[in-house]
Amino acid sequence: MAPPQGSRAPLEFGGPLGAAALLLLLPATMFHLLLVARSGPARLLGPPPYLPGPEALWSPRALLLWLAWLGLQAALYLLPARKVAEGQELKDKSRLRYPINGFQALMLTALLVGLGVSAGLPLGALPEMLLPLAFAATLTAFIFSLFLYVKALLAPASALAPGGNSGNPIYDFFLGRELNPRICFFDFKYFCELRPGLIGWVLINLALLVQEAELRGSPSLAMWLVNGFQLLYVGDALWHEEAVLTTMDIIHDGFGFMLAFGDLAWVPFTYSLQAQFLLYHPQALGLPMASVICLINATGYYIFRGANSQKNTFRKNPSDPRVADLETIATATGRQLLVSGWWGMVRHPNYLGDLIMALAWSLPCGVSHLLPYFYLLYFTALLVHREARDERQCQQKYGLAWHEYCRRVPYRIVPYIY
Ligand SMILES: NC(=O)C1=CN([C@@H]2O[C@H](COP(=O)(O)OP(=O)(O)OC[C@H]3O[C@@H](n4cnc5c(N)ncnc54)[C@H](OP(=O)(O)O)[C@@H]3O)[C@@H](O)[C@H]2O)C=CC1
Ligand SMILES: CC(C)CCC[C@@H](C)[C@H]1CC=C2C3=C(CC[C@@]21C)[C@@]1(C)CC[C@H](O)C[C@@H]1CC3
Repeated sequence: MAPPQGSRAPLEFGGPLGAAALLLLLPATMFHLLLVARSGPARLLGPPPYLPGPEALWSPRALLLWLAWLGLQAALYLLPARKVAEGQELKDKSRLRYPINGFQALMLTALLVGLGVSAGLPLGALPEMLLPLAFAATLTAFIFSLFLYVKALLAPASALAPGGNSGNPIYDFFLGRELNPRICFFDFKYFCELRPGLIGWVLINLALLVQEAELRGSPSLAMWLVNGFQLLYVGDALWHEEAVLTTMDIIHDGFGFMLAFGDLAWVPFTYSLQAQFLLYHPQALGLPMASVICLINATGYYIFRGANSQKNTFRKNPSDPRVADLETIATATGRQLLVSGWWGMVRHPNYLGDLIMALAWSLPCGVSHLLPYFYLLYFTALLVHREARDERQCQQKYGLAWHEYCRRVPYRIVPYIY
């Protein structure tokens, strides 16, 4: 059994108490949102319209459907990949290998769903099952996190994450103990981060669009926009799948309840909130307003993609002609930091673009309700917290060079504001 490691790592998320609260609060918030989205007043801050009984949550059919979905995505993960990428160097100097076939999984899923629908699969019935499906996903996330916790007890010390090994079982269960839990080539964290949740999210959106068409004759312009924008976001993430290998989730955080629940339940069932809201609260959207919203989404995407691609290109090859002219700061690690281009504007230009897109996803839902803006509010909090965590890690990694970067680029996410 591996000894607890990283017991001196600073505790995050409010320590064991914070972790215990989040263990309950996150699923409760998700169910609250699901219930409120389908209620008439759709009040984000009010009490839930009713408390669902066990019969509304528990459905063996929904559980089977959910497990079949996980099985399908796992099978697609195991198909031959166009590329196998190497991850960052680990503590023991080794590098793990990851299949790059997420976009292929999205395309094959679309093909299978298309075939299923033409053979009579009632996709429009899916929105009626969201509550029991979310319950099945939550249950799976709890059981899976328990499995991950026990699996980490058998892992060598070198396989443990820097945080998540405090010795407090609740905290460690929440944060995750093992960095890259795997069985052979199957990497659980990498699989969950991009496949079942993200692809599930756009499938739920599509089912909501289909049900709206069945109810009202055709999908609304607002529903088309939300579906289109979010499909672009998910397609982009899977097309640039390799970039996820350098995120803090993969290289720093353990795999525990936070990410398992986040990836498997939170993403598909709360990120589809705008489309859920639109099904029950149709919004009239004129072409001029729709054009403005498209422009906002395009601006956000331009910044998001430009910033992410610039950094990824630079990290892969600093002499690449697309980034070779950019100004940089040398660091003691041998790596450089960009101080011009997107990364000279603010220290997290990609977060800025992501937040602008989040606004564009809510605007088609009008301004009569706060509920569709939940994603924007939650995401702002998530990115501010994430930026602070990344800042701490960069300070540790780059020391004085990071201070110099902060002096040269004083704003974190929004120029002249934050
Ligand atoms: N929709 C959602 O729920 C979420 C979306 N996201 C999105 O995912 C994407 C990835 O985000 P995330 O993993 O948080 O972080 P980033 O992609 O912003 O990566 C941060 C890392 O970039 C490197 N870096 C920072 N500054 C510079 C610089 N000036 N020059 C070169 N490298 C630099 C550092 O790592 P190093 O030096 O080691 O390379 C740092 O640790 C973002 O676009 C974000 O918006 C993230 C979380 C949730
Ligand atoms: C449940 C908690 C409140 C927190 C859960 C956080 C997770 C939902 C997110 C942590 C990092 C994520 C990333 C993405 C999706 C959300 C989670 C899993 C992306 C895959 C989204 C698309 C981007 O292009 C890349 C992102 C990487 C990080």
